[in-house]
Amino acid sequence: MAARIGARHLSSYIVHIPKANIYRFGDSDSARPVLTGVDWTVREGESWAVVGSGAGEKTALLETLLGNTRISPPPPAGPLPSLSLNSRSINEAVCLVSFAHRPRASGGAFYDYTARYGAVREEDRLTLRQSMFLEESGLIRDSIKSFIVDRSAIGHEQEDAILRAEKGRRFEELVDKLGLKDLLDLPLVALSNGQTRRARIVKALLEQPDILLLDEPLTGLDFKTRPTLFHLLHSVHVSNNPRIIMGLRLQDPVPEWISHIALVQDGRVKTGEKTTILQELNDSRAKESSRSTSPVHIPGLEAKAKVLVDMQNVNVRYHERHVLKDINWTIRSGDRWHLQGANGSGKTTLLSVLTGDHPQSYTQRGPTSALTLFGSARRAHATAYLRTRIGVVSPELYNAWPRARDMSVWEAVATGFEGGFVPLGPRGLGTGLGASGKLSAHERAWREERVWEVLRGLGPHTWGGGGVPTGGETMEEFALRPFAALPAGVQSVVLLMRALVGRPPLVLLDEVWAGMDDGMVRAARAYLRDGVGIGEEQAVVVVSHWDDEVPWGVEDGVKRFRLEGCVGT
Ligand SMILES: Nc1ncnc2c1ncn2[C@@H]1O[C@H](COP(=O)(O)OP(=O)(O)OP(=O)(O)O)[C@@H](O)[C@H]1O
Repeated sequence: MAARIGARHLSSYIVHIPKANIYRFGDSDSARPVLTGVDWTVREGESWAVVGSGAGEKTALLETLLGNTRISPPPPAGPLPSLSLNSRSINEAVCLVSFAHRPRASGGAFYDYTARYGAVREEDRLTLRQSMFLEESGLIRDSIKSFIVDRSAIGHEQEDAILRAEKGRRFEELVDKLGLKDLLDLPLVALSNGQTRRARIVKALLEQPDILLLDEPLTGLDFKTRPTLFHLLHSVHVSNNPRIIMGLRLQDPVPEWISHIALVQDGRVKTGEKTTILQELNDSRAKESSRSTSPVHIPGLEAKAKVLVDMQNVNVRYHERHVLKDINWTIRSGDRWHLQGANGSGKTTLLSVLTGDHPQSYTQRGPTSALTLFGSARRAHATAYLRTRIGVVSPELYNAWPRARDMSVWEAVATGFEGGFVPLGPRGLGTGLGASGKLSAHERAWREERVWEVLRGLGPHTWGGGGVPTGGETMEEFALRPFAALPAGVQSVVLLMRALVGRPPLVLLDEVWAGMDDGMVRAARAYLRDGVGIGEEQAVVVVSHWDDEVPWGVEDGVKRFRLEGCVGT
């Protein structure tokens, strides 16, 4: 009798992991668990967010619900007792969509992410509608079938008509709510980061899992879209269509409708009602802020500063889509800029114009328009030269990075001197792009020392342990680690080192913190602010939808450049 009551009780739990440790598969109970002493129960009617400081730890808890980790001791009815799979696999019933970085299926080889700026190639012609919401998609049809309770009562034709209508209705509703309607017939490659992320959310909802795990859904979303997204997620959650469990970073706003939080910090999970957990979090933040950094002085070089970039009436158009209209912007050495604008307003496009990756960077000339880079018209520079003058971190670069090759951390960092994507020359320090095509001994020695400098400034010993298994390795050992095998956050730090290593006059930091855990973010912010990572003569442009992600605040003298977006005019 007691066992029957126990079983009935369990089946009303959505998640049930009573007092267990969570390990990576293959690790024994004597190994260090990823998460210790997890005691987490989600009951019917509750709305949960998993909030975490370390991207790896938070994601590990979400991955546990997918069966991708080992729980010890295993929960009697699995971590999701009420889940009835019927003929579905766990991956159909539970779907995890992660937004820390936008994945691309490139098989690990480098792909040319600048392709979206030019004429769209035949293989990239697939539109958003075709690629994600294909009319004939069996996946969608099957998932909608699961809605209809008594299918035997209606004939097949009638059933198909109802399914089509229902599918169409839901599709229309979702694309409309998330502002994708006007983009459906654009080639997929043309979509901005935020647009692509919204499309991934719609696709996941259309697949009708029982539980949808959304990890960091706010990453890359502009602030206007956040309430719309939260509202949409709430409405699908309360109708169990599907249930949502959200992964959030510590700094993300927690939606009002969330009732409970699982706080993942330093290998432990604290669960409870939202108000209690947030109160504890605020108390610990208050302690932290008393130790917060004091304002830094951004060099007031205005008068004597060199003009690095000068844009006069810059325009970018794709047929009738007018993405950048009459942009005027001057970037001087010593400047710290925060580039702002809604999803699709043209931030990435603007940066691609000033890196010279955009073909329309050549066409900015005429009676009133001009693009001057480092003192000369854009067309006077080879793009390869511009890569040595501009250090870049961006989601596009992160995703396109060649991971199939056996490239070490050292080699990945050193590619930054010449802005390439494969190691060249002895020790990967480059070949020199001068007429001789050779590096002088002096230059080689400087480059070698610079790689060590950025490793010293931003290496694992600076992250405060932050959940990354570095095993106390030396800097030399870290430098030899294969880049592709590093956790996502560590790869982000290494690509930041790459952008800084050559001390380029201009540094572009687009979504620079994506995937990094708290310790890494703190270390990188300090390094950028303290005058070591970025020199007085260097200019920096930071792209972010969050003011507090910019290492420099208004009190430091950061300037803002806001794009309003003018597509379709
Ligand atoms: N090849 C193309 N054809 C048509 N439109 C395009 C093309 N490439 C980009 N666009 C459009 O240009 C606009 C600007 O895109 P961009 O990636 O610069 O935006 P963004 O401000 O960086 O957005 P996000 O904040 O989402 O990253 C978008 O609306 C996008 O759909």
